[in-house]
Amino acid sequence: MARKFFVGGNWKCNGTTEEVKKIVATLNEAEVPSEDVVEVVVSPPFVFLPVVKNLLRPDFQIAAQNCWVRKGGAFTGEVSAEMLLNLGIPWVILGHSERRLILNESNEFVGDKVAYALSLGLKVIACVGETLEQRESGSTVAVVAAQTKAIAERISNWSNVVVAYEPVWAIGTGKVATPAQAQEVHFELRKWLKDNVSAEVATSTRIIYGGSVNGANCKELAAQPDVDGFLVGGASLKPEFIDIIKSATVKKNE
Ligand SMILES: O=C(CO)COP(=O)(O)O
Repeated sequence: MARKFFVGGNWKCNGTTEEVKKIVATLNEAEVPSEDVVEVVVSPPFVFLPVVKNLLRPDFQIAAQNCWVRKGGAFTGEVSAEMLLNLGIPWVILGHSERRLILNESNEFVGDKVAYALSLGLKVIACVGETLEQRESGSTVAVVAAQTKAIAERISNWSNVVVAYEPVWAIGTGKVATPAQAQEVHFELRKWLKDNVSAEVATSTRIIYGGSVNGANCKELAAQPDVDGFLVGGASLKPEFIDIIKSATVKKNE
């Protein structure tokens, strides 16, 4: 079965209620390819999840940007997977590099989070990616493989997982990976899944790209055979997010 194109919008730590309502209004008015062609998931900060859920068109879905690693309880400042389910939020982004690097989330901790969220029925956008230093030292594939391995060791069912390859050097820098660079790592990740999980999981799991994706560069990236969509940061706050959603048709016309 073909992998359905996936476009996620990671709003990160941005927005006021007014701004969020404006973004949602723009999305709600947009004419985009049907749900059969593209899965669209937007990820507002926790505090805006209810307002976005109330206002967002029903063919778009919502993701939280993180959740606690196990069952909720005495963990001040955390938001549990149970709470996301209670709010009717189907998706969660886990292991974003901003959390791995700034908040010191280890591969094992991210793996535990992915396993716990999946066990409750949440769908997970699991992020992997190398720093500039790691790329320059030639360890890109080893780094993303280790990040993926820590997840693979803890889960047995990949059907609710989307892997987001987000090279750290391309995030928020305007320095997008070239289509060839993205394709190369996506190919290696898929090969890793084939060799270490199964051929079926490798064929069916979506691997999306993130890092300075915008309305101008999305089509060329989308045309790469192993690029199954995007996780968009900055541009997901702007109307050009709609152009990125529309790049799904590049696949359909193949
Ligand atoms: O981190 C990202 C998405 O999760 C990418 O961010 P930018 O699109 O702003 O580079």
